[in-house]
Amino acid sequence: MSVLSVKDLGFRYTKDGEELFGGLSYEFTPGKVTALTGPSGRGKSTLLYVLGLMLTPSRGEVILHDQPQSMAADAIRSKVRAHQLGFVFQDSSLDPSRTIIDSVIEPTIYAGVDRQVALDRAALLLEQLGVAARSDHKPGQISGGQAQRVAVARALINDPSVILADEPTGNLDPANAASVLDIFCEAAAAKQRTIVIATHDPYVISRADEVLEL
Ligand SMILES: Nc1ncnc2c1ncn2[C@@H]1O[C@H](COP(=O)(O)OP(=O)(O)OP(=O)(O)O)[C@@H](O)[C@H]1O
Repeated sequence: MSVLSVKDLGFRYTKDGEELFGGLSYEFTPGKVTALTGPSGRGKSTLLYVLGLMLTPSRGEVILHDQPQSMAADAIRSKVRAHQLGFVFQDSSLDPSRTIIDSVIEPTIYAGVDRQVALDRAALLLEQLGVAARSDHKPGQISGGQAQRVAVARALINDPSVILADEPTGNLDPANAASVLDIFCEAAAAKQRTIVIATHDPYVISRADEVLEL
């Protein structure tokens, strides 16, 4: 069964603006990490937003678990986002006022998960990602590499079938970039998740199972 695919996809920011993706059709492979590459401005970040149902395509469809989603009502898209999609962005952009553990469990609120269940899940994930000791710290008190691992925990907390990541290694040194890639590869293989990483980083491209060039 297909987890994530796009059909005849195009997107314009404005009515008369340039069309991005030019009618892209592609099926992402479950259990694999796909690197989304291409020159700056080609629409890598925009495609992640369209795949993440945050932007509506001007033509074509995003299909998740065999269901066309792009034209679905806002409430349905929000529900699908909360339950099936996880996001990791460059700089991890964690809320500076929340503790690490509170940042990790925040997406569970939208998915209606019991707080104690969420806390237990978050503790396990932070343990697996090697940042459990930082649970009660604020983002300003941890390193960039640790923050990125926390962002990955946040993306995994609702056990999504798809993870969308935008330049997740952009600010990381080689050792931290390698550890984030290890986590993504394991997350893909362990549960047949579909992982899409928009990147310019040759290291990420070398670790990806598949490459989609825009
Ligand atoms: N909010 C917006 N409104 C209008 N145009 C936008 C907006 N965001 C991006 N664009 C334009 O859409 C195009 C694609 O941008 P996008 O950021 O998706 O490209 P990218 O491939 O991710 O680039 P980069 O590798 O530099 O991050 C660019 O021409 C950009 O200027």
